[in-house]
Amino acid sequence: METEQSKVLQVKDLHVKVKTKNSEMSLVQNVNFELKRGSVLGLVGESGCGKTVTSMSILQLLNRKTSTIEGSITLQGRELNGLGDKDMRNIRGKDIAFIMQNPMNAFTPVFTIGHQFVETIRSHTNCHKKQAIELAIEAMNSVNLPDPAKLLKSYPFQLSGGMLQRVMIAIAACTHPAVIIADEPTTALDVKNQKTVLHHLDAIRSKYGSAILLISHDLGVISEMADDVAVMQNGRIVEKADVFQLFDEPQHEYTKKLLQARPLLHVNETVI
Ligand SMILES: Nc1ncnc2c1ncn2[C@@H]1O[C@H](COP(=O)(O)OP(=O)(O)OP(=O)(O)O)[C@@H](O)[C@H]1O
Repeated sequence: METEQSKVLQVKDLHVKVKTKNSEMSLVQNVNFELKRGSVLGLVGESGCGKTVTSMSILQLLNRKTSTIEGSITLQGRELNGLGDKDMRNIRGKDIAFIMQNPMNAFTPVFTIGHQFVETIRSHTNCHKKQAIELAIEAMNSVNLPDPAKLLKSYPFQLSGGMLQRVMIAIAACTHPAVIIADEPTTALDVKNQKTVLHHLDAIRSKYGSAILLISHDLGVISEMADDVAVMQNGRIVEKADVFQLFDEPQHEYTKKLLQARPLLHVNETVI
């Protein structure tokens, strides 16, 4: 049965505007959705429809001087919209993990992976440095990263995109976040790394009950991972349904077009 506790994150009447020279422009309007414990909501829509603006609003990472966020974003009952930077810094990384498309941007180039990993663990837990290193090595092992002790001494540029993506997931695994926002987590990866990353994300979901907001324009990834799907067009959610219903019986014209546009591999085509 669905209870209030099972709704980990609720977004109500989200409206995001950005200030232009002489007026304001709406980027996202009337967006409503919720994430349930241990489940995956896929957010799909073509480039520029407002998926990233939505996730940045949840994380309160939009520039406060140039944008306004109206509506309510509650994480386990706590209102995030308008929360101060210090409180949000505590929430980001611990309660909400963010896995982004270009993992290189998530790391500071001048610090080793180990320094950044251990600092993140220590800032959100009571671990000593030695315990944090042990936790980091264990988490890196669990996402099949080879020779974690050596990787901890490496700098971000020395790792591939797929490896950095897995380091981000390992960090998320250490903090047991209530919510993971994964914004195009596999777009920059080859097929093998895509599968690995999705597998590990799914493992965190099932082990810790994290709710995942999975943003992707890859409908194959969405159909494999999501329980429910929200379709966005021009800053609005035009259709929301469980994954089977959405793929089998799309209601909105835009959803139908999106589904028709996806590349299909016919069974009698030979894959070399
Ligand atoms: N800071 C900003 N100032 C002005 N416009 C912005 C700003 N950030 C985003 N936009 C605009 O808001 C719209 C939504 O952008 P957003 O990045 O959320 O799209 P998206 O759906 O995530 O696209 P993609 O799949 O390409 O990442 C776009 O038209 C974008 O140009």
